[in-house]
Amino acid sequence: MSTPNNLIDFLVNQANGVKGLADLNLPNIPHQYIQPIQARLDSCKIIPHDSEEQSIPIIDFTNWDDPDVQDSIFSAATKLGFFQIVNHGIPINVLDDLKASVHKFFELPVEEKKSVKENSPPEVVRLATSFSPHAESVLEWKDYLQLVYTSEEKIHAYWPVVCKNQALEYMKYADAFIRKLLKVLLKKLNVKELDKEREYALMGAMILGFNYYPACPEPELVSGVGPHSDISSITVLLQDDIGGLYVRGKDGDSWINVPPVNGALVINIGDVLQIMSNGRYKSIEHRVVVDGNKTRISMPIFVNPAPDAVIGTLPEVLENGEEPHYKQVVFSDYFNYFFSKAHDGKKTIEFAKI
Ligand SMILES: O=C(O)CCC(=O)C(=O)O
Ligand SMILES: [Fe+2]
Repeated sequence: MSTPNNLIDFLVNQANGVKGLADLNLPNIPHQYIQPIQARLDSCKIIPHDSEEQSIPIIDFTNWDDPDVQDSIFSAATKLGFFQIVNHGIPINVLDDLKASVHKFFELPVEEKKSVKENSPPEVVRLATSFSPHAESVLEWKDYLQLVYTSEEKIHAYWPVVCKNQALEYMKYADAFIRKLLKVLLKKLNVKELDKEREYALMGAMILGFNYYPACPEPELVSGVGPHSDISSITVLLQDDIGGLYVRGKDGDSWINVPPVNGALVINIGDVLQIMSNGRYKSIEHRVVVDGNKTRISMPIFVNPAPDAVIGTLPEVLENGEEPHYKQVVFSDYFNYFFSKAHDGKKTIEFAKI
């Protein structure tokens, strides 16, 4: 077997994705995936796991309205912008069923995935590979499915049957957890409640992503996801036990691993909450390294504003007379800008800076 002649056609139009490419068992990756040396993760830049100052905190959410728990969430959101939550209230079997259904989806025959790709309205279901293959100079070693958490009617009509019930069950539990977490984060910004208007601007359009990173014959040459910050208000991510997610360290030149913790959810602050909090909460860059032997999956919920919501710094944050660092932007403009280019670290937020 050799690399398909028209790689983009094979990956995108024929819906084989990088899973289809990995299944060819090529000894080397196509040159389109080879990252320039400066874009690869140098292992000497990885912070050791035992570093206390620079590790991702694990927070028990059982007593989520306890001030100490809320203080630790606030502290994590203002420092690394990343933390893990245990005892979030979502049963372990719901998480396990979701993971199994993600593998089932990507293992479907290619004709079925092609049909999902061609017959789904993009505002409900989107199957893609890499990140924005037409805008990137180097491809990312990842396939992904995005399920928009919209009306039950559209969900039942369009979410793929192999994963529909599992994804919906997960989202129902996750929705309740996300409201609690947003309440805590807002309270610390002097916002008393998550009223309808705030709900629209913080979680008006949630997207459940399925990320699929097949085992790669030359993992050190590729990127699963390049350095970027999320454009969401928050992202709630379930990862499997393979590992590969890294967060940029305080010095700007090191990377901190987010170790898999069984049953935990990884939370990170996205650009929208950085903007709303006028920079108190940090939307930190992160990236994904792929494995040489095993397929890794991860399932982010991008807790996004509604497309027409106007995002800006919250008046409650500016009560002390502080100047806003960001202008008001319509979320769909921010979203379209993000997807119009390759992953580019923290540059997206410049779009909203004053
Ligand atoms: O796979 C992961 O662990 C993270 C993926 C990610 O950063 C993203 O989808 O935005
Ligand atoms: Fe991300």
